[in-house]
Amino acid sequence: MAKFSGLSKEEGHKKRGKTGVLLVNLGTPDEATPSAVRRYLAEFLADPRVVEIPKLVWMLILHGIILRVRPAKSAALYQQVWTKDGSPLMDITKRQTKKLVEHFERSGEDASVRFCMRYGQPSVASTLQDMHKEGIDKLVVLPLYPQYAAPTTASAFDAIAKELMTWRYLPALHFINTYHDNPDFIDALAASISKDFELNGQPQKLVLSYHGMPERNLHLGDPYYCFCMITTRLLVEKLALTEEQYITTFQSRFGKAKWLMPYTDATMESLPKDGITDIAVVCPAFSADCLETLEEIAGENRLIFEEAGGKSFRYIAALNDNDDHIKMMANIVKPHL
Ligand SMILES: C=CC1=C(C)c2cc3[nH]c(cc4nc(cc5[nH]c(cc1n2)c(C)c5CCC(=O)O)C(CCC(=O)O)=C4C)c(C)c3C=C
Ligand SMILES: [Fe+2]
Ligand SMILES: [Fe+2]
Repeated sequence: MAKFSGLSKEEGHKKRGKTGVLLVNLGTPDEATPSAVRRYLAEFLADPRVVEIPKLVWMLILHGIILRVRPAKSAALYQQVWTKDGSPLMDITKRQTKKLVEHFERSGEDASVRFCMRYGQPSVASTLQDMHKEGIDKLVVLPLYPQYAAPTTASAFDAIAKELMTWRYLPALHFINTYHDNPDFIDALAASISKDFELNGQPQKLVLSYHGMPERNLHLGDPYYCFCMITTRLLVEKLALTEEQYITTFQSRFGKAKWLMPYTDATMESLPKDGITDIAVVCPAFSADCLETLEEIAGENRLIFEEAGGKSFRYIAALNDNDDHIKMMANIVKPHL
């Protein structure tokens, strides 16, 4: 058997000349059950990009404690957001892909667009193998994480590199590593926030809640925190908000270490005490609504805020399959086709 995979001489020569566009998101359990969540978390949390502590120690904690306790708790949370179409993250990513395909068909762009998930299905490896069979010789990868972070963006790259290491004929590769300051991204987010303000009135404060990360990663050189701050600055400039009218926070803390601050949940408790009882929350690190936005923000954090005396809490949806989000994706990818 050959060491590296490739098309036959006839097939390969005939089919080449195609460009592939690959959207990558995080992944989600196949079902909202403890066993499916366990499978998902076992793959996700074993990734050294996600948890950076010595492997042996971490494997003992992960398999000895976390994977025994967390799957049942997380599955109960997933059940709260699960729809007839399954996990919101999966459903929305499928819709985004379909719309991007249609967008390229309309604009006459000849590209084969697919999506894959870093953890779970459809896997990075199987999706790339399908593209390989199609004969792509150019590959544009768009990880759907607006702000570069090693646990997300670099991890997607690792999985792509691992698969490509088995190919004989490598495609030209363009990997989009961040779009936190892309004008189309900022415009799309600002439009969605403005629409909420026009419909429901301007809240006392806009909370921009980003997914968190251990603070240590920032000190080790991960630019994620700075990129989140840049997204916030560009957005609030566009919305003409004063410093009192917004706050940046970090959610989804995992484990005991110090994560990026201020924490979203602690902020929800303190805002009403400071007289802020009317807020809107937006999550600019999420390209699609998922457990972390629908349950943690629109569910859990809403409750924390209301129990602390908050009167009005609005969650502003992620950009999901909004037309201007799809146009943004197309514009990011187009120069590389
Ligand atoms: C353990 C450390 C984690 C780091 C670091 C981390 C970074 C990070 N994550 C996202 C986006 C998503 N995370 C999601 C879920 C999720 N994240 C972690 C842990 C870390 N994330 C866990 C354990 C989970 C699973 C849910 C749970 O059991 O609590 C999701 C949603 C997935 C879904 O199915 O809906 C997204 C999206 C970013 C952008 C990020 C960047 C620093
Ligand atoms: Fe996460
Ligand atoms: Fe969470």
